[in-house]
Amino acid sequence: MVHVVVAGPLHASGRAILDNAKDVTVTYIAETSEASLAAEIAGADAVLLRTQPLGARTVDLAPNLKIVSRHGVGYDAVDLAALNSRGIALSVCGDVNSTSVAEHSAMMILAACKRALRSDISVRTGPWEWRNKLEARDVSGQNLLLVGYGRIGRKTADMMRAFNMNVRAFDPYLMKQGWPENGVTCVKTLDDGLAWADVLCFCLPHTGAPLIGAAEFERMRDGVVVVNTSRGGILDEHAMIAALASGKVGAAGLDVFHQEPIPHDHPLAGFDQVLLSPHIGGLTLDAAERMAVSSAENILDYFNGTIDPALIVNKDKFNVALQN
Ligand SMILES: NC(=O)C1=CN([C@@H]2O[C@H](COP(=O)(O)OP(=O)(O)OC[C@H]3O[C@@H](n4cnc5c(N)ncnc54)[C@H](O)[C@@H]3O)[C@@H](O)[C@H]2O)C=CC1
Ligand SMILES: O=C(O)C(=O)COP(=O)(O)O
Repeated sequence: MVHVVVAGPLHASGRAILDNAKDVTVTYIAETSEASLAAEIAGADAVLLRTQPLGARTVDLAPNLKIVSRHGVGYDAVDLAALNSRGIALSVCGDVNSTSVAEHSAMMILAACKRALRSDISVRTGPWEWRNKLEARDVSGQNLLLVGYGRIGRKTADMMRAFNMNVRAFDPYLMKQGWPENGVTCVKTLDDGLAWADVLCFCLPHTGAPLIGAAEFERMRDGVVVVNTSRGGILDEHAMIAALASGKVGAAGLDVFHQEPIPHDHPLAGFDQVLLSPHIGGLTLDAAERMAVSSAENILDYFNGTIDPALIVNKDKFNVALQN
C-alpha cells in the first residue's frame, strides 16, 4: 500500500487519479502550508506538494518518504539536499503551465504600461479629470527584455512581438544555441539588457541570492516597467520598493513575492501603478487541471517504475525506482 499526502488544493481530475489507483491511500490537506504538511506527513510514502516550503525538518518526520511530486515546475522552496541525503526523488510536471504564465506576463506588461489599476481606481473613486493624469503608455515600439528564455520566456516573446515590441533576451545558458531566433536577439550581459529595456520581464528559476538589487535598478532606464511572474526572490523587494518610490520603476506587475502570502499592508500594496496577483500565473483552471493530472501521475508512475526520468530533478542522486 502506498500512502500519498496531498499538501494543498488539487483539481478534481488529479484527485480522481489518486482515489481510483489500486493499493493507494490518500490524505488530503486543505491548506497550503508547511505546518499543515508537517502534521500529516509521518506515514507518507509520497507527497504531492504545492508551492509551500519543504524543509529538512519536515522531511525528517517522514521515514518512509520516497518521492516528492511538485505540482508545477519551480522547486526553489524544496530543500533538495535533504531529499538527496535520503535518496528521495523530486519530480516536476512537464510543460503544463508555460502558456498560462506567458499569458499572465503579457497581461501584466499591458496592464502596467496602460496603468490599468490606477485607471480602474480613478473611475471608482476619483474625478473624471484624472483621465488626463494616468500616464498610460503604448507598448508598441518599446523595448522588452526577457530575463530567462525557456518555455515561458519564448511564449511571452511571441505574444509581445504581436504587439510590435522589440524583444531581446538574456539567458546565459542558451548563448551558444541558435541565436538570434524568431526575431529575438540575445544580450550578452544582463547590464547591457538593463540599459536597453523599457520593459523587463523575469522568466527564470530562482536559485540563490536576488538577481536584481539596488545596483541593478540604478542601471535601468528611468520609468522602466518591471514584471515578475517567476519567483519573488529574483528581485530584492526593499530595492524594488525604493525604485518605485523614486520613480526609477514607473510601473510593475508582480505575481510572486518573498513571503507568500504577502501581508495586506505590505508596502508594495501601497502603489497604484503596481498590479499584484496571488501567484496565479500558472494557476488558470486549465493549467490547474494539467498540473494536478501530471503530478498525480508522476507518483503512480514512480511506484510502477515508469516515470519519465526527465521529470525527476535529482535523478543523478539515486537510481532506485528507475531501474524497475
Ligand atoms: N507564477 C507562476 O505561477 C509560475 C512561475 N514559474 C516560474 O517560472 C520559472 C521558469 O519556468 P519555465 O520557463 O517553464 O522554465 P524553463 O526551464 O523552461 O526556462 C527557464 C530559463 O531560465 C534560464 N535561466 C536560468 N538561470 C538564469 C539566469 N541567471 N539568468 C537568465 N536566465 C536564466 C534557463 O537557461 C532557462 O532557459 C520556473 O522556474 C518557476 O520559478 C513557473 C510556472 C508557474
Ligand atoms: O509551476 C510552478 O512553479 C508554480 O509556481 C505553480 O505551482 P503551484 O500551483 O502553486 O503548486
